[in-house]
Amino acid sequence: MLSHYPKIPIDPLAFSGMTFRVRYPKILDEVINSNLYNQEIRARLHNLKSQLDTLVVKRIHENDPLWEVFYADYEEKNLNDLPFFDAEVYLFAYILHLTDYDRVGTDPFSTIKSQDLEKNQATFDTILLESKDWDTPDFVLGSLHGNKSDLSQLKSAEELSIQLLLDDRPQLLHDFECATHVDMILDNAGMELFSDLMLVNHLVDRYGHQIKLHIKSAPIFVSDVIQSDIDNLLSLLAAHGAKDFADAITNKIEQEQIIVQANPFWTSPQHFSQLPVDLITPHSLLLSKGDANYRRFFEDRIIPSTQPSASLIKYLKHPTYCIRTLKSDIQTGLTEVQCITLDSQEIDWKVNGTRAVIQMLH
Ligand SMILES: O=P(O)(O)OC[C@@]1(O)O[C@H](CO)[C@@H](O)[C@@H]1O
Repeated sequence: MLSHYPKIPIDPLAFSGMTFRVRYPKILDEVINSNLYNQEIRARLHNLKSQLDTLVVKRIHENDPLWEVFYADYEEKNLNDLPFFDAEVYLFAYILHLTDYDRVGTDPFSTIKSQDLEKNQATFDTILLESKDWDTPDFVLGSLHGNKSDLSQLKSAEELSIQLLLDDRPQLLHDFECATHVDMILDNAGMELFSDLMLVNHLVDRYGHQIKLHIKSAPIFVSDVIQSDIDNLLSLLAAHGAKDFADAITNKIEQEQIIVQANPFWTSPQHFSQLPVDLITPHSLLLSKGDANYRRFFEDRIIPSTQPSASLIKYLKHPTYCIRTLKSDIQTGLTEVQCITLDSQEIDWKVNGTRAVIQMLH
């Protein structure tokens, strides 16, 4: 039972504490310096940055069922005293509130995202060329590698090499053969979105799958995909030597072989155990990208890495695979020997982005 495990807190000595002490002030600086906002909004963001460790939760969502339990539990509490995941989701919602996102519609992270797109332009072409010889396992691996590029992390993705701790691709390939529908919970824009679109383009061509891509309805975790990220990527690809690929995706979207769906669930503090019944296509194979989605399967709780996932995700209705680089303090399904070895190799193996899994949860 998931509820037997406590939720990961913001611990000053752990990754969570470092995130609020180091990563979020840096991210706020980037937003402030991105010239998107007038002086008044920049001053609000400065204020937020200087008060991150004393911020008190105020109600910024009215009559929103996705947030009711959150406010019932945490209204008027210090953000630092919330579980890590809840605090992060609120912080991003609060940034949107301060920048008046609902009225103005400016993505606070759009400058960071567009700089990243430009930087990757040449790499997109190279990967498309290389992928001419790829088969399904390569596209899955490509999608995993895309998750290394996370604009909210401090390290440069190119420097990282990756060690696969769990590789359930044989079962995944079997499930691809049987599936008619695939739902993919997307994670980051830029390189990761590109690699995910390559995968789903292949799935439609090779298996005739109908794909549903789940995106965020508003910006969160800096680089998570919103609709404009898909539009911007496809425009860039079409304008710079990858028109065929961009057209292939656009055609599949027009013919509803690929459906893009945004839902506010994904920017709420809710977890997969609270997934609305009609959100995922019935009988679909579920692919989940990235770290934050992985945390959501396990309600971001403190779980031993040797704990098998099966007993914890009994609520899942779909065969589910996580394609994920480890970037936070949670991993399930490893052997004891693996954990001992990893602990002896690097103290921060769970968060330093150098390990990954392609893990079947169901
Ligand atoms: O989901 P992603 O993009 O792979 O990673 C999101 C992330 O960068 O943000 C969270 C911590 O702030 C962690 O879940 C993870 O480190």
